[in-house]
Amino acid sequence: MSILTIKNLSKSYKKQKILDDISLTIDSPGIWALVGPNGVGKTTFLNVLTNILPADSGSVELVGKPNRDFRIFREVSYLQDNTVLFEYLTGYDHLKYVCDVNKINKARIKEVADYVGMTNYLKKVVGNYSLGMKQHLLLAMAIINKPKLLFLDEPLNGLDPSSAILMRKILIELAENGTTIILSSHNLSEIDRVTKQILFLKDKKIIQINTANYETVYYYLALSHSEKGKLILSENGFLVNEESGKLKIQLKDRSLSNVISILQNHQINIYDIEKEITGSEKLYEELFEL
Ligand SMILES: Nc1ncnc2c1ncn2[C@@H]1O[C@H](COP(=O)(O)OP(=O)(O)OP(=O)(O)O)[C@@H](O)[C@H]1O
Repeated sequence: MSILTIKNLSKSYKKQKILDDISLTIDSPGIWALVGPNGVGKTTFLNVLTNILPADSGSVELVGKPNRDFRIFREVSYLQDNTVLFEYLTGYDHLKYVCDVNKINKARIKEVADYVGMTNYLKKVVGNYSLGMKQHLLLAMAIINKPKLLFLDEPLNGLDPSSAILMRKILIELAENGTTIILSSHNLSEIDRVTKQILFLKDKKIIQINTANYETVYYYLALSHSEKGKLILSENGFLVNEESGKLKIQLKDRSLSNVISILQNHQINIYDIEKEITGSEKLYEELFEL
């Protein structure tokens, strides 16, 4: 069974066409990032897929059922922006409501609150929540039903680094346990950390690309003698830049152990090594002609 099947989907606001005859099938668990510039139509796309907005033409099936069938929300979730929350209700009230509507055992409330790290403020009213706390609640509401298919619109908005790390861990864990995730985000480095599968929205169409062929590996090194290290590595043919007091090195056909031994031979100590893999940013630049 396919998890998501889109056939000839189109959507306009009055005369402005946003989605034009899009067809797409996704039939395995994993994370797909939905990427495109501001105003290109990502939220519209997610709203049409979940039938919050009616399509002009075409069809969408989620977990094997037409998206018009409200029962799909027992197996499908959509994390929208925080305007869907009620300021005068508590986090608990919101989660209880989702449980009631979808016939979920209330024992899941405590379980999911612990999982997303919101137990301390579960009983507080949402009006007193920070932006990040609201994101935690939205995530809890979205995963309380253990969805097979999960749509997330900008879930990283307002999250501090530790919450963003937790969000990443949760998404990866869900995908590993069989959930298909469609994640709209502008944060390309965060995307590169969770997936290589990207759905670019461009010119009203979806372009599906695997970023693996566009990957570049960088290492950030904190050294005892940064200037000297930069000079020596450049002389040895490495591409080296300085960023925030660290050396940023791009490795092509040479290994990190090569770099380490060159530095050690010149009595330069390495205090810290951090790895970064980028893929989607390069693709984004090419696709959107930056
Ligand atoms: N209800 C609406 N009525 C008319 N036009 C709308 C409506 N909602 C969105 N639009 C327009 O449709 C286009 C796509 O908007 P949408 O919010 O889907 O883009 P987006 O890619 O999610 O943007 P962002 O990255 O800024 O969140 C924009 O030009 C927007 O102004």
